[in-house]
Amino acid sequence: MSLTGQELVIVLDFGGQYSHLIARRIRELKVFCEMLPYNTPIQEIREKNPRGIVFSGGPSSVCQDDAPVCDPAIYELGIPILGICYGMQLMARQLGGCVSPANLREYGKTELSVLIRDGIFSRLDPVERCWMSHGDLVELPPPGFKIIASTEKAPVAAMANRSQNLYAVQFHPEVVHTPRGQDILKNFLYNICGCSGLWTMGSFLDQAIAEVREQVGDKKVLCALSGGVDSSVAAVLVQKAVGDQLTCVFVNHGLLRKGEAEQVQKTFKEKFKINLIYVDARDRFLSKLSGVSEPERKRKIIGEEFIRVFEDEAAKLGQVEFLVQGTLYPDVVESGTATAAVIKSHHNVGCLPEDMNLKLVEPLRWLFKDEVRVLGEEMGLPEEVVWRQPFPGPGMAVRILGPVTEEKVRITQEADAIVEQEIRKAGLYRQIWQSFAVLPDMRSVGVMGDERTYAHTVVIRAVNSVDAMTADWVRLPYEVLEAISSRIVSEIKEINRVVYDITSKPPATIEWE
Ligand SMILES: Nc1ncnc2c1ncn2[C@@H]1O[C@H](COP(=O)(O)OP(=O)(O)OP(=O)(O)O)[C@@H](O)[C@H]1O
Ligand SMILES: O=c1[nH]c(=O)c2[nH+]cn([C@@H]3O[C@H](COP(=O)(O)O)[C@@H](O)[C@H]3O)c2[nH]1
Ligand SMILES: NC(=O)CC[C@H](N)C(=O)O
Ligand SMILES: [Mg+2]
Repeated sequence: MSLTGQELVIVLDFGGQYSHLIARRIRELKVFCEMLPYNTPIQEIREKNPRGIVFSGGPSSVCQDDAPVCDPAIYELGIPILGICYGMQLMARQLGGCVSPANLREYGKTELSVLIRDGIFSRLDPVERCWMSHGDLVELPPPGFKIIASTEKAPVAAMANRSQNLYAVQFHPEVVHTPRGQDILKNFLYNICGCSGLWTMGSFLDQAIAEVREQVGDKKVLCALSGGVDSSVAAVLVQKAVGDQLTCVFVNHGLLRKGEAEQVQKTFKEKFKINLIYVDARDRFLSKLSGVSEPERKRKIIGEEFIRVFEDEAAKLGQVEFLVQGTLYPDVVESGTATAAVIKSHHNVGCLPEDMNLKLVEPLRWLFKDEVRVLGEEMGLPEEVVWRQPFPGPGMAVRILGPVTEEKVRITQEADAIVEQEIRKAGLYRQIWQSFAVLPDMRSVGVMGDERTYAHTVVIRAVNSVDAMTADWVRLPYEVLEAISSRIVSEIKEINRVVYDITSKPPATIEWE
């Protein structure tokens, strides 16, 4: 069973950059949406009984032999379909139209002439702006289709077969650069698919609670609780579902932030009265990580060790079958899916040992962080939890380049604490997505008290993001940077240089490993 609610729309993912955006835009329109790989069997799609299907864009060309294709039986289901970019080209090709590589690639903002202003283009102006990113073109729509919009370089910029409810657009309605994009998606959902837009975080919550109850039955459940936003929201949700069948486990792997071990216990044990087990596993993790530099190796070691710790705790409690994790959609997609490349294996998804014997309960798996925050607020979690900056499960291990040592952890924790204090002091903590210190594996020469130093460099990173999939570096005020820099070099003797990371994601990622 999945978190479908009554009205579900499915995005079939052909590996596009913006596939995830389509899903969130649909949820913003209050229709629940799930993303599935393009090769999902038709039977599985039918069983989910979706109101509509959207084909995403994708990097491939339908003109290649090995291009990803879905089962053409999908057009026979009688379910409305909207194809976007690659999705349009595929629909054209599978239904007998003609697609070929364009002479001129079209990239960026383009003027769109809307030829038929109803259906998905209902209430649009005759000329709109849209955002294009393609090399192939539909030259001839399939039989039964009409051209409903064109641009200078793409005469078939949108097409429709109204009697079969098949629609397709060459441009990307899901990106903000297509100003009326959301209206187009809304027309598709409400007018063509007949959705009523009743889905809210409240209905998600009811549904999620019911599904956790069904999955777990009367068995005992452990929750991997880090004190972060996602696992806190997951823990409270599961507690609502199965009450005291739930025990939370907070692991100190020696890679937490300064003072975090004490603070999380205080908040959750004393304030929220959560049934929490604290596991001091510092030696266990640090000895396994000893001498390891390769980022993916570090992640795999940490991911496996987390599970071993949870299994040990489960064995002590007896009869525990399930493990709750605060896994979100970006963790899933970055760890690699049938269509998306592995960017980095998140410890909670791509680093799980094959022989683990706990079954996963992940009620937030389809959501993005901002949606989880809304859910947290809906359940009445306090601001200090809901608006906490994210902190990666592998902790300082992915912010210390090269082998992790106790000394390097301490230096990073000290520097990180100064960053956090100064950001808070400047009143910037809540508006920044993440701000922290990184310890690259390098030293440089300095002069302090008339003496030569040869010491560590610390990197400051501060980024803004909506959903962790893309991010921009924060233009921190110089005074804040100055305060951070001078405090770090004067308070931490092992550091003599501070630099600021001014790279967005992409091309970088938020964390350094
Ligand atoms: N120290 C820890 N102890 C127990 N579980 C952990 C710990 N760190 C991470 N986890 C588990 O791994 C999951 C993924 O970590 P992640 O950092 O993405 O989420 P989070 O810590 O809950 O929230 P946030 O993204 O705000 O930090 C968590 O939801 C939690 O289930
Ligand atoms: O729980 C986690 N386990 C992980 O293995 C992991 N790796 C990255 N992150 C966090 O995810 C977001 C995106 O990170 P990147 O831009 O570095 O890929 C950022 O918010 C990162 O802090 C992780 N969280
Ligand atoms: N953004 C896309 O979906 C691109 C589709 C296809 N790869 C093209 O270049 O035309
Ligand atoms: Mg975390």
